[in-house]
Amino acid sequence: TPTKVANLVKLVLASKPPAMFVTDYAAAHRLLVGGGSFSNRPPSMSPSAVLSGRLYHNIISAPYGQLWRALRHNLTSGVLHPKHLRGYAATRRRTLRRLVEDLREQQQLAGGGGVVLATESIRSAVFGLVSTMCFGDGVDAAVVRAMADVQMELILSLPAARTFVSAPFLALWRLIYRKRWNKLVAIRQKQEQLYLPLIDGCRIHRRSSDETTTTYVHTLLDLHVPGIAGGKQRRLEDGELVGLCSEFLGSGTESLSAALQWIMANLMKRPDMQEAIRREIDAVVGANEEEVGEEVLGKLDHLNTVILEALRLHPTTMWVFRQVMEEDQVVHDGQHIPVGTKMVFSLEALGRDKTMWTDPDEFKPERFQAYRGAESITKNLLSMAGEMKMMPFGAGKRMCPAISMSLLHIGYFMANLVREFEWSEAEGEHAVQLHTDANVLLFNFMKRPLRAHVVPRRPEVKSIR
Ligand code: HEM
Repeated sequence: TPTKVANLVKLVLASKPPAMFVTDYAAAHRLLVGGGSFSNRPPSMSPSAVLSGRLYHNIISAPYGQLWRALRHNLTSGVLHPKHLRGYAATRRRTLRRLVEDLREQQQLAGGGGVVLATESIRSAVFGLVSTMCFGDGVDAAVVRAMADVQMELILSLPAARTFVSAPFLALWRLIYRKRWNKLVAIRQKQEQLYLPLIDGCRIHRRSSDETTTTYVHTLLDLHVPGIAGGKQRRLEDGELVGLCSEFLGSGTESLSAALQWIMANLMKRPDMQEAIRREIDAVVGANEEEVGEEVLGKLDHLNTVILEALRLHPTTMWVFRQVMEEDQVVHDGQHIPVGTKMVFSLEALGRDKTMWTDPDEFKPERFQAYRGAESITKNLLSMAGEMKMMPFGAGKRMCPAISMSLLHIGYFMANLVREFEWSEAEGEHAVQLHTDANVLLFNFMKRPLRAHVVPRRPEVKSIR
């Protein structure tokens, strides 16, 4: 009966390992950076892992060990390597041009003074860029749109996936919550239908070694990973490839597009800061140059301090998770934390820790003035030596592997969007609200989609190579 089922559920939930929430920066830093081998996450709600009964892992869900090492190394030495990142400059330029054209078109359709829906434009531009890095050029625009839609469905279905994460009797849980299960299965099937033909395309069109860029799928097809239960090295299966592509498209798109939206939202509230960024851009980029090139981003101090302040106040990934394993020795306040304890670090709370910052809830990019240039900022975020007093990319062995790429993309798009348009707040129900959408797990989406008045500042440029 429903009551018996509910009681059973309560019993099982009560027997779960304890959880510990960390909201104090100094403790988080000690635990994550000084914590030695404290490197596992609790079982992931990544649908790929959930649906395959933990057979298929992506990097985020893989337990600390050889498979995780191989997958992570493949990502950092492949598409995220500076050589390949540089090779994607032309794709970034095309993406920027399309984004600018899209915003101009919306602005003209709205009669010049109307309001544009920036959320949609930014997310679909970033998704297009990341999908090119994943599958290569020439994917049909309708397929890219369909992949972006299914990725959003997947993010919204994460609460449903969570139902099955710690289910002790999966078969029973699937029966009780069959609607949720079937929804997850349907999303996964759509992903397979969309990704597998593109993956096959990459199998046929192998890249030659003298090409300057590679795609994520090509690196995965070449990769050998440790065999199951210590067996001999093997290639990734199709199910694993789909999960890894989904992770790349999801992490690559949502964090970046959310960061850009929070930045533009804050800049609309601070027109003086927009002006300061324009002035420093004008000092290093000629009026006739088509774009703010990547090579000057490191010189734009105001731009870089705004990025940091937005990431501190609105970290685009909300949480860092860890779980204490048998082999870990995690000590907090002189006490050993019991094996099995789940630890949840709230990145927003850490960034607003009032023992670390004055006026922690206020947007004050000036506080980062001591950090000059993109290079020193990346170095400080990467070293996690404690100077930065925030960890929007996590910390320790499982910290985000894509910091350099993320800062490059955010800086490039932000600089050009500020140079191309004057951004100001819309009125009434379209006004900017700096509130998080509490219904979305994991990523920090704005509760109210970002809308803006945008006024072009420069003559239209139709095409760019
Ligand atoms: C603004 C941009 C981004 C932010 C703020 C961000 C933030 C994070 C955070 C907080 C974590 C968890 C770290 C931990 O547990 O200590 C993480 C992990 C991860 N991120 Fe990012 N991320 C961003 C962009 C990206 C991009 C562009 C990619 C890939 C293309 C990516 C791929 C990953 C992966 C694979 C992991 C798991 C690492 C592991 O378990 O070893 N992220 N990210």
